[in-house]
Amino acid sequence: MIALAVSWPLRHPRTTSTAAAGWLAWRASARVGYPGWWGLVALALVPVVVLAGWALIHRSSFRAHGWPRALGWLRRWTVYAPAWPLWMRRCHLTTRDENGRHLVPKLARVRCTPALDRLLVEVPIGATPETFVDAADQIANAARSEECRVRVESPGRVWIEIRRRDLLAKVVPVTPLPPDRLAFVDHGVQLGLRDDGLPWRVPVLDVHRLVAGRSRSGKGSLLWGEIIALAPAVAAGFVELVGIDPKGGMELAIGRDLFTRFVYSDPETMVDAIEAFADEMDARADQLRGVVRKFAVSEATPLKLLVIDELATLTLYAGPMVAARAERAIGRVLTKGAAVGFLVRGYVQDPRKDTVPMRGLFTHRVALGLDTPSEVDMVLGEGAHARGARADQIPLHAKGTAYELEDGNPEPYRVRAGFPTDDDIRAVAAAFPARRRDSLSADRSGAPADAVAPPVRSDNGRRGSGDKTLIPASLLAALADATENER
Ligand SMILES: Nc1ncnc2c1ncn2[C@@H]1O[C@H](COP(=O)(O)OP(=O)(O)OP(=O)(O)O)[C@@H](O)[C@H]1O
Repeated sequence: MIALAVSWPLRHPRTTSTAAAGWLAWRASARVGYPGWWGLVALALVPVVVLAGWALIHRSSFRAHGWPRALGWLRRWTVYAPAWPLWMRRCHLTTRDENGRHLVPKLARVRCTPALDRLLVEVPIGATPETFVDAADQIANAARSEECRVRVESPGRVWIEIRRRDLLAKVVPVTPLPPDRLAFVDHGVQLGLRDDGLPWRVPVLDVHRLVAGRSRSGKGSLLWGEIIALAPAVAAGFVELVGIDPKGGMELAIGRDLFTRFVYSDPETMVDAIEAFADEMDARADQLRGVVRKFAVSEATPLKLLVIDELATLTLYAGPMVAARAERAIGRVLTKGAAVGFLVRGYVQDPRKDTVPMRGLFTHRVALGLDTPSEVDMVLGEGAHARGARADQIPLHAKGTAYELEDGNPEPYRVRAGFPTDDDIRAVAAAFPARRRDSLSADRSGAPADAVAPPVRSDNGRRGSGDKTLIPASLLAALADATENER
């Protein structure tokens, strides 16, 4: 008992000091003649005044740090603390000590983002983080929330994320063009929004990306989101795009000027282009071997992206000969390409093994709306659905909504891609055409791409410099900021 009386205040310094300050305020105000509770009211107003002052003086830091903590504190004591023991018992998350008493996991911290309540919980001895992962749906139900996910923070501690508001319910606007055309090298590109309100960024270098989603799930917004973000680098010759569009050019033709090579005719020609891409990769490997240890993007050695819309058309439906050649050539790039700057972006409706035999070689995978939990696991890896990637539950109308796994983080994020309109794509393609256009890139009539490319207006006469007058204002925000800074 004595040990508990000594150790409890030490283990709960904030509660102890708040109680001590309250007692002192009550005593002090009683001594000067006021009823004691005036002191308590004054004490309670201190944090309110401090927070209001902070919000007035520095709004951005208050929103980033003050508000999440203040709201977290309030919700902790009004919502979570009173219900916590009951929730833990009903969700079978308590353990028992040697005397058979229930040990309730400790709720260590509550933080609120605009959309989520994040609860840091200490996993009691005898339980495992997986017990909490498995109970995510039960916790969501207890909190009357649509979704709950559990992330392991460190051994013995988990974050329980309970969705309070769905920030992805509305269409997310397309991300403006990056102010620095080489920003993708270090920071990847922003494709949209994560459900915790943070920007959704994906890596560009070093990853081969597979995006799977049922028909009309919004694969196009992921495809174009990355290409639009890379467009200034494409025009400057730092990135080259090879587009393969087995759907007769329906998806990619609208931005064909951005592609160094664009093929959409028969399957053999498309596989020829993929094999040529793999051969070029081998040539670059020969060129760089012994010269550099790590590939760096430059005009002499641009990053090359092979963008294949509807991969299954080549690997499944084009006949065994074409499928075998496509599989071999794509497999070559997937195994060797990242080291020399040759990367693949594959888009599929059906993620089964016979559709995408080389699925496991893609290093970054995104699951848009899919039909079954097993399809989610096929895309994101075994157990992803159980850990919260409920891509099979994405409603048909929530186009562009997806789950992705970050590198090194086994828990998925729900994200929504920004939505570029056809006009956005046309404008970016006209303003940032590829610096190098392959004369082999032919349309159905056999005319070289250069012959059919529309004339490009340019602000300083140089092709590919980026004519801002052609680009919608929504896409220009970041560029305008950068220009201001440069002045
Ligand atoms: N991020 C988004 N936000 C809102 N609406 C979107 C988004 N992406 C696409 N859409 C809408 O969803 C529809 C289908 O999009 P899209 O063509 O990209 O799907 P898809 O998965 O490529 O389909 P398919 O496999 O049939 O080609 C489009 O009409 C578009 O207007």
